[in-house]
Amino acid sequence: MRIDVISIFPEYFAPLDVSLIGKARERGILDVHLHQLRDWAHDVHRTVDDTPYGGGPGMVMKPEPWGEAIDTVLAAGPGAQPRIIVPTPSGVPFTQKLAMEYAREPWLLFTPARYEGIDSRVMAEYGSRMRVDEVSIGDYVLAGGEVAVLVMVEAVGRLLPGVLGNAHSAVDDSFAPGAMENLLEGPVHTKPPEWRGREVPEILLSGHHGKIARWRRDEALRRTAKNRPELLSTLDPESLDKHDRQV
Ligand SMILES: Nc1ncccc1[N+](=O)[O-]
Repeated sequence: MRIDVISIFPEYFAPLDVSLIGKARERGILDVHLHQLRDWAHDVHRTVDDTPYGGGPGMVMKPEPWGEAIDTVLAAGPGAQPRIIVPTPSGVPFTQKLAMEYAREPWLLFTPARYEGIDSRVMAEYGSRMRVDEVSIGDYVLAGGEVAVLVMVEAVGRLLPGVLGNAHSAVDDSFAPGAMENLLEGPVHTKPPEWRGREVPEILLSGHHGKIARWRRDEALRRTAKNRPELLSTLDPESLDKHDRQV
């Protein structure tokens, strides 16, 4: 997968050199290209923003630098069209389902904005010839979209084949489709079996996989009921056996 990011703070993406994503890049699973938007702002101050038409607070990012930057990336890209992803609090919610959809794409172009956002004509222009998604990582306001890009690249990158050491850990994720869909993961334990007087639940040491799976699902249901009760209502009643209903 190729990922391009255009930003006035490309240094924000240093974390993409480390850990899981860094290794995926070294192994050629992920090909990340960073671009400094100001390289396409030709005035002496390399201006990328201006006051909003119609008045109002803050500044809006100018269309010209974005248009030239995106055109350059499109021309240098692997051909075909990228999926453009615009991080914004006004976007659709970023979910595990959307991460999985993006993980199947050959090329993603992220356009994180600062200030009040990008002149809306830019995405209207590209939206007429390729997929442009406005996506939000949460109902709060960040100073810019760069952090949201880091979140999305990590959520998508870890799903790419070969990135996660143990392929199963993505399948068992909270929100992963299947048995865990819309359920939060329950508690986890490792050695030692007793720590400060607290013992690991006996069932986990029993080696009885059926009972362990049952216990884990019960704990997932309990945690979901406690932290995200609204998700329980999304569970398909058919998927809840009579034991579940007692939890
Ligand atoms: N929440 C956000 N705030 C600012 C920019 C982008 C954002 N987001 O969720 O993608």
